[in-house]
Amino acid sequence: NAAGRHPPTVFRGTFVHSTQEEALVILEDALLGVDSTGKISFVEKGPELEKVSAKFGFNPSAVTQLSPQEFFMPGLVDTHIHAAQYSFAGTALDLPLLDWLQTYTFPVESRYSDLEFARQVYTHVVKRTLRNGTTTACYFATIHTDASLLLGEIANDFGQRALVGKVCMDRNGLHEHYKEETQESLDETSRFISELIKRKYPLVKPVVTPRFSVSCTSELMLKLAEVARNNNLHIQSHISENMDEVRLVQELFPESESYTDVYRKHNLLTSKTIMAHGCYLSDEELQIFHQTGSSLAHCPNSNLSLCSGLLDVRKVLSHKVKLGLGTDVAGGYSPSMLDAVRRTRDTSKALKIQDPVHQTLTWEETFRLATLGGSQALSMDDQTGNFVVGKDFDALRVNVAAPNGDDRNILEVYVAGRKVVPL
Ligand SMILES: Nc1nc2[nH]cnc2c(=O)[nH]1
Ligand SMILES: [Zn+2]
Repeated sequence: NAAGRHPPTVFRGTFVHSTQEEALVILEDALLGVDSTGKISFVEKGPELEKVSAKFGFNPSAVTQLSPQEFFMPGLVDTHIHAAQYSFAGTALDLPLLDWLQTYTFPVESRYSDLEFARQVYTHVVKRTLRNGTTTACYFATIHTDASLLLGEIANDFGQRALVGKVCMDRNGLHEHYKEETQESLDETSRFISELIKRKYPLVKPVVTPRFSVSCTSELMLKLAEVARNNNLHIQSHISENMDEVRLVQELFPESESYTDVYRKHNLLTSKTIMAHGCYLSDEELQIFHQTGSSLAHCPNSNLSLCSGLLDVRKVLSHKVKLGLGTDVAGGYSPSMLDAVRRTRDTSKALKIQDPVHQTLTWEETFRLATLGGSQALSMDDQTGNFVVGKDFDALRVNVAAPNGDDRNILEVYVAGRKVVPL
């Protein structure tokens, strides 16, 4: 009995997911078992129920049968979201990136020294994204260590898989009061990492988070890369989102050949690095992403809302660079990954309007980017992303008969086998 002492939880019905070979695989009348640790213990054929139940030691009458209008799909992976900016999501989208940061974002983020405010917003963003089907989220918090730890605690309490980053910035010409001293940023990052690891949350891990080259000195970036390497941690930041930002980085780092070269010279491009946006990366820069195994978070709502640019996902994929989708709340106004899926296709179609030979992304490919692609971009595809035996059961139970065509079609959400929606 491969499942151990406890019988597995078993679902029967339609399962839809992606593999490396096929963007969309539909398994009709399948049996999927989840063991007591939340891992998928088998994926078998429905008509073989008798044989499968004997092999895995469960009662055939205990199987949960989906209705014909229902299916399971893998949980959605939001590879880039600013939890702290949820408080103003849907507002303040009338300025380009650098002005937007200065006018709206930095003043709001400054408020997260207030743990009560942090608790309120972070509770709301975790509940909302789970409700919308985000089973894995890669979060930016703020520069405040204790509030960032609180975000980790809340994600753990509600059962979301998460990477949580305490933001690092030791220069800020746009808002003098919202920044740290270099040593302080390093010390607080170490405190954040050791404290979060000490809490042993099974699904919540720290990610080293230099905000972007504009707000970090060379010394800080070099030392954060060392911290990430010494602790084998993920790294996240922003790159090449907006043309003014690209020009500013070129001015700040005149010795570097490109924005990508800045991060490479500071050892921040690793196989566990995820960079948001990348709208203006050259072929040479994408080649560096491929060589280093670093990935991109495509945030189409944000790119459109802040008039930043249109990322050519087809070009990124042709360079064999890992890519996932992100909401980038609150540069993106929607916390829902279903919106990120739609904006990804809209952007691809806008590129086709500009250039009729452009090959638009199919909806099957976009579905894969939102699930398996995201898990690969976060180097978590050994744990999540599709329905493969041995991975955690991160899944959405969808009902197509619900009269909405949006998040309200999601009946249930599971993370590592635990039902987290409805609570
Ligand atoms: N969209 C976006 N881009 C950034 N670049 C640096 N910080 C940010 C941020 O908070 N949002
Ligand atoms: Zn961002």
